[in-house]
Amino acid sequence: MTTNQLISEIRKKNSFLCVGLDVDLEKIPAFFLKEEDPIFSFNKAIIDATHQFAVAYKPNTAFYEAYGIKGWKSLEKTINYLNENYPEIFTIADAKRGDIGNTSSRYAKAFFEDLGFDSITVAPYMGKDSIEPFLAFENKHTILLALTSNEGAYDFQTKKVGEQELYKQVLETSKQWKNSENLMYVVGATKAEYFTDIRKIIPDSFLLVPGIGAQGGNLRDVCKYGLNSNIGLLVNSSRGIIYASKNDDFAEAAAGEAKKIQFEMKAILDGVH
Ligand SMILES: O=c1ccn([C@@H]2O[C@H](COP(=O)(O)O)[C@@H](O)[C@H]2O)c(=O)[nH]1
Repeated sequence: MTTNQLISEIRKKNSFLCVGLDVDLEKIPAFFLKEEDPIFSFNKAIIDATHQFAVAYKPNTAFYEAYGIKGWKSLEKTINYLNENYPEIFTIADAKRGDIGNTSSRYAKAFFEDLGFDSITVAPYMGKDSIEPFLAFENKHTILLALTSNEGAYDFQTKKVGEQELYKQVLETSKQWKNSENLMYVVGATKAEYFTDIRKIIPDSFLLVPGIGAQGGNLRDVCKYGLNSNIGLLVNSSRGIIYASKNDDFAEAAAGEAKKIQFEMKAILDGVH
């Protein structure tokens, strides 16, 4: 998917919501456990119930890898279901990969070609040659961890290396890489006070923003400092949506939660445009 297609979908739906598909068999309604592929069946129900309020879905691969080959199959079925039934949806493999170039090229092939995701999250620590194999894919997007939502972000990312904080160096340096128009960045919703500085360095880039809902980040604060003229944000909620109810009404509850966030997004967009 191109960035322009993503922007036009956001405008059409008045939504920049990303639903996180972080499926834990201990948290889904018990009746799914009798199904052949409980994870996929749960995802299918969540996607069907929420797709009109969302523009992106983000399975975090840890939740699939935890179940071995079966989990990987569930991931494959989920991405195929999205691509076949909702091709307008932007898909994110939250896999946080990155290795020497030769190995990164295999990760890129696995997620972009074999599984057919539109994007993947990647750690910047190993530098340019670890990221370029992802950037080489046309109309695919590499989402670099810049300033993460967790407490540990303060251990390294906000520390100064020389004159400048490490996360700022990640932004400044990576935006000069070849095909950097295919780069997006992860910035946590719990770090809203940093968005102004981030936008000074990368005014036009899309930001994937996890951390509203279960982690307590605030959508309005993120939008106040993070929105740009192309909206430029994908705001993720995982547990807050998919586990809105553990009962038979789980899909309606997830839809209700997604709708609530989309409604707030629309109000924010109406206010700024
Ligand atoms: O900085 C980061 C990077 C990634 N994540 C991931 O996003 C979701 C958030 O889930 P919630 O249930 O909405 O808290 C999850 O997959 C994280 O691994 C993040 O939270 N922060």
